[in-house]
Amino acid sequence: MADDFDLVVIGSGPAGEQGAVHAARLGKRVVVVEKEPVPGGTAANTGTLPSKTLRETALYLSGYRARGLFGVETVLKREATVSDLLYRERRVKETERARIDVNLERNGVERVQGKGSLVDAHTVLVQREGHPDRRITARFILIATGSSPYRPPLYPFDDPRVHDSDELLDITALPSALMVVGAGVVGCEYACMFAALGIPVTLVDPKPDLLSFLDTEFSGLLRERMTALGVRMRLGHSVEAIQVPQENTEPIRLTLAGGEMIEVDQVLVAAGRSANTAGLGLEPVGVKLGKRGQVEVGSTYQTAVPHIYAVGDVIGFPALASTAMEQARVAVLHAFGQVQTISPVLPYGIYTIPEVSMAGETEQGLIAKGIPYVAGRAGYVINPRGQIIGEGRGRLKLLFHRESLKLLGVHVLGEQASELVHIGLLALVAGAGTQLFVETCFNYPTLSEMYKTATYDALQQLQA
Ligand SMILES: Cc1cc2nc3c(=O)[nH]c(=O)nc-3n(C[C@H](O)[C@H](O)[C@H](O)COP(=O)(O)OP(=O)(O)OC[C@H]3O[C@@H](n4cnc5c(N)ncnc54)[C@H](O)[C@@H]3O)c2cc1C
Ligand SMILES: NC(=O)c1ccc[n+]([C@@H]2O[C@H](COP(=O)([O-])OP(=O)(O)OC[C@H]3O[C@@H](n4cnc5c(N)ncnc54)[C@H](O)[C@@H]3O)[C@@H](O)[C@H]2O)c1
Repeated sequence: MADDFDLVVIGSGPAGEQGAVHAARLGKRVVVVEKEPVPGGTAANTGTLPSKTLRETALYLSGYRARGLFGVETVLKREATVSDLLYRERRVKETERARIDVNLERNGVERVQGKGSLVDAHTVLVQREGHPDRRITARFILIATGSSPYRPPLYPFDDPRVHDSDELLDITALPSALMVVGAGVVGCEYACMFAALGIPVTLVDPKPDLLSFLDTEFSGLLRERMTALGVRMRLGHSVEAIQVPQENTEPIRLTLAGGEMIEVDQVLVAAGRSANTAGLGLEPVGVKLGKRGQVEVGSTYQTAVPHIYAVGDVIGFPALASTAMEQARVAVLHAFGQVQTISPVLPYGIYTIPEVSMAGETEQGLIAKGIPYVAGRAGYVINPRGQIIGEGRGRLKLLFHRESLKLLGVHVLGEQASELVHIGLLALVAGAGTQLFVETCFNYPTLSEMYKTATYDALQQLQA
């Protein structure tokens, strides 16, 4: 005998939670199947929130924000320990799990613990050790099973000193020297955190450019700032060999192509992620999978089987918690008859030290498309709030269409970049331009005022 629902959601990360709650708010009968005993997925438990909390802890323990500000030198308050580093991470994680529990319960979403898989196009089998199997049927199925760290075969992950980004949260001692393999977003964020704590960090990636999706000017600025923080960049280099001695007092030796040998005592491998689709039974029911097991979907997140939707990391790019939640909203509303599309402009917030954030076009993108533009810049150094907080090297850049003066792109590097970008994001979504920034009265002194400064800079260049 099977239970019958309007929607069964597999996975309780940001995509699953939002999908379930949006359907429940439409009065639908919804169940979430989650294999772990706690909800929240990568965002709450191993990725987004833990890493952002560790960043905040690293900034606090290292006195980073106060360095040089008050005429006294603030360095690491004391030798930071792993428990110092992880204390708040644990608190934030617990609070977030409790918030998700309440959200699902308040909206009447049923929850079942166990590993879900499809036995036919309308039936999910839930299996949990020591419990009888359960079959759940539903009109619609939402696949929100997320992703897991990709583990390149070169690295011996069974050694306790070689970590992926999940295992990093269980370290028992801080590294005295760390090698970060992979200079994607995860690698860059963790490299900055450990460097801020005064730990020597080497960052290696076969790609020569740092975060090449960023505006080239901002990618360059970030590279400079990370280098100044103490991250040794080995971009355009691959690791050819790794030697991990049995005795953990002996250093781990990594040999780069070209012969350079680097000794460290811990290694973090952040080489991308693979979709969690193995064993889900998707292909037998007609759902199509692409590279690294990602589910193929259309613009409304329907798979090749129209009543089965997939959202979040399981469908691949851009693989962010922010976009996962939006995709889930669009998919569920579409399933229950409401036409919705995802915003055409999606922001990026990268929590390196300093933060970098962007929305819309990059300069190199506009040049490639042949779109005429003018760039306006504002430095934190000439902004009163920037001076007060001591962020001397941050920058905001606005890209406007040269004729219509509409905003085309916004780029920020510095304190609060991932918050500041939203002013530009809203302007982009609204189709606004220079006039909006000129005619808006901003609080004073604020970093947001840089929008006015950058706009005047762009207008002055046009006059010139
Ligand atoms: C270190 C790190 C930092 C990050 N920082 C950011 C950031 O700052 N901002 C941002 O927007 N994004 C960030 N991300 C990305 C973000 O965490 C993911 O994009 C987001 O968690 C994806 O949500 P999801 O719901 O698709 O998947 P997940 O959060 O991975 O959740 C999937 C859930 O499905 C469950 N599941 C899997 N298979 C089954 C099954 N067969 N049956 C039942 N349950 C199953 C899993 O247990 C899990 O709970 C970060 C990621 C990492 C790794
Ligand atoms: N602030 C944020 O929005 C945020 C933060 C962290 C993670 N995330 C998301 O999490 C996902 C995973 O991040 P990620 O950084 O692991 O993946 P990624 O795909 O962004 O970067 C992986 C990097 O590893 C390199 N690489 C691959 N194989 C390698 C190897 N064998 N040796 C050395 N380098 C290798 C690649 O060249 C690439 O630069 C991304 O989709 C990202 O968007 C987002």
